[in-house]
Amino acid sequence: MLLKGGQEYICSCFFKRNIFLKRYKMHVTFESQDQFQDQYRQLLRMKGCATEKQYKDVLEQITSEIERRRALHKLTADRTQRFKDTYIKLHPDIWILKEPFLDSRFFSIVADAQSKSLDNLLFSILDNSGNITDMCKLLIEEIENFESSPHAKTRPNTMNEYGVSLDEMGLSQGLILPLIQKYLLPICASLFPSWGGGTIDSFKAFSVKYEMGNDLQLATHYDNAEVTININLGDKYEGGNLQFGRIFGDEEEYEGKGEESYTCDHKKGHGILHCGRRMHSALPITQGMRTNLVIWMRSSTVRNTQCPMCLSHPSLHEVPAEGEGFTIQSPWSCSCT
Ligand SMILES: O=C(O)CCC(=O)C(=O)O
Ligand SMILES: [Fe+2]
Repeated sequence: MLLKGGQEYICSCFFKRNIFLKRYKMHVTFESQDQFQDQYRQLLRMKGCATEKQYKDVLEQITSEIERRRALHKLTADRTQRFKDTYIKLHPDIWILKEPFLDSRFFSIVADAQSKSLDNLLFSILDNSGNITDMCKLLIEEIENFESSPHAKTRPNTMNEYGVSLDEMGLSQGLILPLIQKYLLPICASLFPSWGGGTIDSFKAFSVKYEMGNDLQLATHYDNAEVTININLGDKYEGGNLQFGRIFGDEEEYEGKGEESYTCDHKKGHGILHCGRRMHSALPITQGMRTNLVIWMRSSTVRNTQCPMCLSHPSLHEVPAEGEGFTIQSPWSCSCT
């Protein structure tokens, strides 16, 4: 969702890149049968895709994923409108952001970010900010209520099968958008100036959910975001820590340092802010249910020159809903000097 509205775009690489093969825990690119065979047949064999039947299943899975992606944006636009017309809110009070939803310690971080530079930590943790403490329970209830409402929902991405899109649900406009505009923008600008933190102009908000019998963990990945905030909504689970590693594509930062990683214990109501391109995963839960609210924040200034998924100049494709934060700059917006 663009903070100031307007036409949404995705990069055409969405139709061929970053296809997640859950069974083999890998992301693949599919351009043609020949390219796929050359690039992945051997690797897939090593990961246990031994028989022709298993390989055929992989190809079928990819074909249906590409078809799903081609139909996705129209479907999402229709669903968003339908939920707008029919969804009965469980807690109407939480749909518009109010200051009491946020922890007072969070305001001082925002004030610090506005007045001086925050320390640029490895990945900065709003530790003890305790924001949204009372809100956590209400938010989980609202998300569960939405989840159990009639009509199909769009999953936030191919890796998370048990979350919902807050944008489709209708919760983003009044709650997430002002949270970003009023509070998160100065923090992102202060902490991630070189990653587009100062020019965030769109976002995608969704929940993720892990429980015994369903998804337990999330494989290592980086986000389609310049800056991500991940807010823990509940504490009734064991395990499930977040693990962070290197910045994808930043070999210089990493040279000679080996595969360092940092595991982070996430407390209820706390937000962890990290560079979208930092590799991360959610470790398996061993008990209970873990629900988090994730906001992928994007900067068109950064991504209009390089798509973070294909690392090329984006090839823009107009969509009726939920773009990826690319924009077409108006010819009138340049300044003459
Ligand atoms: O489970 C989590 O907290 C991580 C979620 C995440 O990284 C994502 O959805 O991009
Ligand atoms: Fe992520």
